[in-house]
Amino acid sequence: MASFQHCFFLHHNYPSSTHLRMFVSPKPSFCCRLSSSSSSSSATTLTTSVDDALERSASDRNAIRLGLPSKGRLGSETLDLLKDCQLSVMQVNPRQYVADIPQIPNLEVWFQRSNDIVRKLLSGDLDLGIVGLDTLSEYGQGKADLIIVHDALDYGDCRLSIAIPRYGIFETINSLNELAQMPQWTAEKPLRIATGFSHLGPKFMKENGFKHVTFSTADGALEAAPAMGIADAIIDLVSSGTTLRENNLKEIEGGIFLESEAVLVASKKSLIERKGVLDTTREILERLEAHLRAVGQFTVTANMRGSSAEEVAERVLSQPSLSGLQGPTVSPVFCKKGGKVTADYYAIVICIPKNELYKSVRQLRDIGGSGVLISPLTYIFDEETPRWQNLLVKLGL
Ligand SMILES: Nc1ncnc2c1ncn2[C@@H]1O[C@H](COP(=O)(O)OP(=O)(O)OP(=O)(O)O)[C@@H](O)[C@H]1O
Ligand SMILES: O=P(O)(O)OC[C@H]1O[C@H](OP(=O)(O)OP(=O)(O)O)[C@H](O)[C@@H]1O
Ligand SMILES: [Mg+2]
Repeated sequence: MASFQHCFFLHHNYPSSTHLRMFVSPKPSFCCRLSSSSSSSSATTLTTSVDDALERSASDRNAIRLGLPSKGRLGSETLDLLKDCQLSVMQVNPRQYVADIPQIPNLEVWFQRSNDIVRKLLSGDLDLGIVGLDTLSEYGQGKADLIIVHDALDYGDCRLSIAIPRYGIFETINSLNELAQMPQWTAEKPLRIATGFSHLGPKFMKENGFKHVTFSTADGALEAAPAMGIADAIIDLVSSGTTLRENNLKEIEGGIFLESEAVLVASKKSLIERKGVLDTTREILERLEAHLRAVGQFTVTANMRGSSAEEVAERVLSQPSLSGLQGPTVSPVFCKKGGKVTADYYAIVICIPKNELYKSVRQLRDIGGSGVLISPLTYIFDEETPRWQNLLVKLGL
């Protein structure tokens, strides 16, 4: 493998100052404002929680700490997901960085920038966190103490990719190989890449045999760097591809090196050593898994005339879209006729994927279904949660 030369950084923004702000106590006027608000009961809890945390920062803490992204697209989607899992985060004011999840009593939520969540998991100041896989890989750098508990939270989808201009010397370049082979890159005039991924970027280029390459970094709007003449290429996150297109840049074959979405991550040390962390992790994981399984599924209930439960079940199962997760539940609907209790009708309950809903309702009607009721599902709990078993294996338990 060719050696990796000319790798340096023009600027590094570590450490961030956000952690300094974290322990600033609320202004006295803040408490007055809270007590006059309509949500004074939860406000009291939260104010107490800041005080508790400040007290505890001097001594050893007992509470379990979950780090959540404090802003940006992951911030709001994380809160939405937790709410959908019946784990609403009670945050009185967006500038207050500590919050509670009342469903889980001994849990503190701390809002932090994503990169600081990873750093604080490593330093033992957080036990659990939700971040993008890209941030985890960049700042966690494969450290064994960071364990991914849930790897697919189904939001924050993007990819880490190299992009080059569509114009000039790059017009005919369409793959990483072609880029590496361009005669332009020499020790005196290396390929200049702008990236916020100061660890993953150089690693990827080295693994792909680029000899003459330098890196610079910026905190955002990297797509401007080639047109400004600051860089030849960029390594950045891409989702819809709009920002690249609008800046006259293109992705190339072999240039995607990480597919990312939001993940739940834990400190292995905390899971093993800190009391209650494993149980809390299990609860959060089970709720997340059960909720994400339920997303896009509906419960459908309908009445159907029939001679027996078996006969009704047979009719339902004859339709390809009506077999549900584990076949239909069929129960007799009793009524009194001439002083005798009989069951002419049966209630059927099935789970149907959202995208098959209309087709399924038509099939139900075709076999005599009536009074069709449809409700969204909150959770589908399986007997086994595979991710929990995986976690126990990773912990050697
Ligand atoms: N365009 C995108 N579409 C979907 N997810 C994205 C996109 N860009 C980033 N992400 C994901 O969201 C995470 C947070 O990105 P976001 O841009 O919201 O915050 P940030 O980069 O930490 O802050 P900022 O860009 O404001 O400095 C990223 O680590 C990544 O996992
Ligand atoms: O493929 P797209 O859907 O266009 O999204 C990609 C853009 O989104 C992110 O930037 P962000 O919006 O976070 O702005 P930033 O550059 O200031 O971080 C990322 O850094 C890209 O620039
Ligand atoms: Mg961003």
